Amino acid sequence: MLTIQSVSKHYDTRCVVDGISLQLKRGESIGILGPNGSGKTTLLRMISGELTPDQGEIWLEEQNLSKLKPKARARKIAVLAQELLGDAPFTVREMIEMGRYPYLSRFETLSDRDIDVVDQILQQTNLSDRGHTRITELSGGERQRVAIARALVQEPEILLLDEPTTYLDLEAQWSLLDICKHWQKEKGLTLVMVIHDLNVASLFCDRVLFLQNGKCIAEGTPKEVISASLIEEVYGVSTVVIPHPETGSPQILHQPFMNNPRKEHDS
Ligand SMILES: Nc1ncnc2c1ncn2[C@@H]1O[C@H](COP(=O)(O)OP(=O)(O)OP(=O)(O)O)[C@@H](O)[C@H]1O
Repeated sequence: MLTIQSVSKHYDTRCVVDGISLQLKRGESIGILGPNGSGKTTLLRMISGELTPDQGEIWLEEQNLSKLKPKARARKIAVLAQELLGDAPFTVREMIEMGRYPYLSRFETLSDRDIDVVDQILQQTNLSDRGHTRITELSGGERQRVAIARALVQEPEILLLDEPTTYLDLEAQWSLLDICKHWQKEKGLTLVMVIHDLNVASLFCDRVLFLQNGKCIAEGTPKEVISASLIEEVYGVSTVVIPHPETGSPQILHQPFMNNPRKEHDS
């Protein structure tokens, strides 16, 4: 459904995303992984249409993403980012209702169907009793739930998530990922997630893509790709990788500090 063809992005003369190609199928989840500064967010921002590639193209089915108008794009692609909530004192319900704007023409108000969608999503994200609370009064975990509700109310085909679990406690992390998984399975939502936690990525994502210096250096299922040698190559850290006892997905254990000298100490 989404085809990324050899996209590159430069800042000044520096190439930060370098010839990435990727095909995304409906209803799959893909994790974009790699060290700080490797180009993950830049790639995600090109997929969202926020940034235009300097080279290469992104196709959403038969349509070139760069030719889609913002409203049409927002009916297909939603972005989960807490920053998008801003600091204005809107209530939770008002903020989520704004996610329906791609379905409204100018001066049109919400239809019964729009209100139904908002109500359902408030319920699914456990926010029904917070509808009248101002978003400025919420905790980080609650704000993240509002951000996911606001993204899902767009009824997108693709949801882009940039480090969605950062700053969340374990329960909040898994409830957010659970909501995403539910939509992936029930509605065929395609998920593209930038994430640093390799263990979560391995359990959650159908496929992972590792970036290093803007280039794709490995891509495939977590079982195919995640290994101690790859982690050593990408992050310069020595780890032990073991299969998860229930799913067999690779899980990473860190070496005790004494056994894990940083790479430059090796030479
Ligand atoms: N607007 C910008 N102007 C100049 N350079 C930028 C800009 N945005 C990003 N960069 C640079 O591009 C490179 C890739 O940045 P990007 O944010 O895509 O990396 P990332 O892999 O998401 O990093 P992190 O894991 O730290 O969030 C970095 O070196 C960054 O400094």
